[in-house]
Amino acid sequence: MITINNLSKVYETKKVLSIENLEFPKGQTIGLVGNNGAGKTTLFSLILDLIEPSSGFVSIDQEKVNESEQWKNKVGAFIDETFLIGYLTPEEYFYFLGELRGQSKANVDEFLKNFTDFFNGEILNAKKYIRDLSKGNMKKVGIIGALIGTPAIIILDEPFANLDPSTQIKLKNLIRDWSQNLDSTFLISSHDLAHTTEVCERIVVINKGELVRDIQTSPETLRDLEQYFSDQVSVN
Ligand SMILES: Nc1ncnc2c1ncn2[C@@H]1O[C@H](COP(=O)(O)OP(=O)(O)OP(=O)(O)O)[C@@H](O)[C@H]1O
Repeated sequence: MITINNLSKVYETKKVLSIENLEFPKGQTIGLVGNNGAGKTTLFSLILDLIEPSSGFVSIDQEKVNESEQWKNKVGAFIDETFLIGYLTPEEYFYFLGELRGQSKANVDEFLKNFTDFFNGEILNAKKYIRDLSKGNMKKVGIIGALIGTPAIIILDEPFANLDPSTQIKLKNLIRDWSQNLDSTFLISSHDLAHTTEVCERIVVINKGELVRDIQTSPETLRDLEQYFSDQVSVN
């Protein structure tokens, strides 16, 4: 379980995130939505201890993320290309992550067989460095890298962006499959309301750094969110 407690982040004098209390229980699939600059990546970066909070804390299974390292074994994440290592091939990168997460090369090879279809013949044995892959293929490497070792919590920042429509569908199936069969917790940010409401059982909306909606997904959610965001157009 991820717990957020009186968390804020201030840059210079600007408060870009302020969330009093928020919990993401084990096994939930949560979609984080909000306009550009709302604070989604900031929240992920705080959860992953990539930046220091200005106040408050994040804990994962009661461990404060900025005070221990244990939680790192439970979390796989892909936020952006800085998570990749450009001068490695995808295979080398996957083995590297496997080693960090206690997986042998053979384990990783076996695991990667599940994603032959997802990779669409362009990632493995392509004899290319990650830096030479297309944006979409880099994203595929990052997403699958986050899954190596089957972490309990998977955090993906805008995973659908840059993916072709077929891969977006494969990714939705993958998320559904992992959350149902492996009880994985997914925390996903996206600007695509349709994809998000389709795969996430809970939607959290952030606006200007503040939590404005926290809803269980229902058949009305997509329409409600579209209404919410079109209302924002008239507010701004
Ligand atoms: N290092 C930084 N210094 C100053 N301001 C920052 C820094 N990093 C982020 N911000 C600001 O924090 C706010 C939230 O940014 P964040 O990237 O979290 O938004 P987001 O919801 O992920 O946006 P997007 O949908 O555009 O990716 C923005 O106003 C951004 O300019």
